Amino acid sequence: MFKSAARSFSTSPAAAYKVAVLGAGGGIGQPLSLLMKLNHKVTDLALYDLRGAPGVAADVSHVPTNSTVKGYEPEGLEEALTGSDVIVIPAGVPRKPGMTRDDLFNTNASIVRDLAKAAADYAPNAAVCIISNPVNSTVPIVAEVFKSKGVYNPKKLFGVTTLDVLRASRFVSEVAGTNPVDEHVTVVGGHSGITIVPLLSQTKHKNLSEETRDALIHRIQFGGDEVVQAKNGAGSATLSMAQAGARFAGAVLNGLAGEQDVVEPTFVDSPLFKDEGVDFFSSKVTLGVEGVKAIHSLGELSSHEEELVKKAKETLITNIKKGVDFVKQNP
Ligand SMILES: NC(=O)C1=CN([C@@H]2O[C@H](COP(=O)(O)OP(=O)(O)OC[C@H]3O[C@@H](n4cnc5c(N)ncnc54)[C@H](O)[C@@H]3O)[C@@H](O)[C@H]2O)C=CC1
Ligand SMILES: O=C([O-])CC(=O)C(=O)O
Repeated sequence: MFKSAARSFSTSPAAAYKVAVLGAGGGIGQPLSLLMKLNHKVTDLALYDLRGAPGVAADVSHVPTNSTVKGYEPEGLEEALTGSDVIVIPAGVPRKPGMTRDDLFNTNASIVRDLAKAAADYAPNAAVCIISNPVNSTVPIVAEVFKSKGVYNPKKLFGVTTLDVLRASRFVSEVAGTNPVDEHVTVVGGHSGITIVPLLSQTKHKNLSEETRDALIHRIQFGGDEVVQAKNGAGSATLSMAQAGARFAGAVLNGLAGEQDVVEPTFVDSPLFKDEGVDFFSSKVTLGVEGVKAIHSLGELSSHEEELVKKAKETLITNIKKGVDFVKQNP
């Protein structure tokens, strides 16, 4: 009620937002739902999962911020999505030790495809933030589904790569003995292994020894494996990912609300390397009232980073094609 009233009297961006979390009962979904409850821009929080979301919603709803919270099981997906401004999707299986993110494709591709179909039907204008792995392939899956339903808006589809950005500031600070809060590292490419390219030459740490630099880049690229190994079969990063997801969804909301200079790296339908066959790429993006407002170029790279980006592009082409082909073959 409040939301529609607020919108009908104003042409400026809405002050009230509905956010839906799909996969809200999971390891990421639960803390992410809590963090979205703490975001004051969110007035309506819809928590959906195959199981468990009503319990999470009841729990989170006691946090005293000014939003309604409702949990939904499968029969409630339409209601959960309808009217959503932002949809965050952490639904799907996580890795176990010895697996790559690509090993999750067979299970997660159909989960993401089906949720994308529902989003295209019930909330075609929402900004969709994909956490489910492999992000390099699941984002193209969502794009293909939206295209097939005639509602694709490349400005409103995002692969969440923010955890790589969080890790980069943390790991750099550990090497440099600085406060991670002061470390801002742009991470470009994609979200798996060598497709993750931190641009250390654009930080104040451009003079690291080659050995230190390479070890740091490797740790940022394979930081997810550290957590998978430590959890020893019980999943992958959930708490740091929830923080990353909440930061990214919060940035999308800030953009929708018309705030200026909201910039986050994210994996989007990007013009940067389309002429080389790379249709999606992560780089800094300015977020605005329409979603993507501007996609930044990579800026000046060291010759080593040029090489890393070249390798990332080769893998990305394969990962993206896999997602596109999946939807074509399994519509
Ligand atoms: N983008 C990134 O940086 C990161 C991505 N991830 C990915 O996020 C995904 C989720 O990870 P976790 O939360 O740890 O897994 P989890 O297994 O703890 O939770 C996943 C949840 O998704 C739900 N789910 C499965 N199919 C569903 C469907 N069709 N509709 C709605 N809900 C559904 C499950 O019931 C479960 O509650 C994994 O694919 C993981 O690889 C994890 C960490 C970082
Ligand atoms: O490593 C994984 O499988 C989960 C993930 O994407 C990450 O932690 O970056």
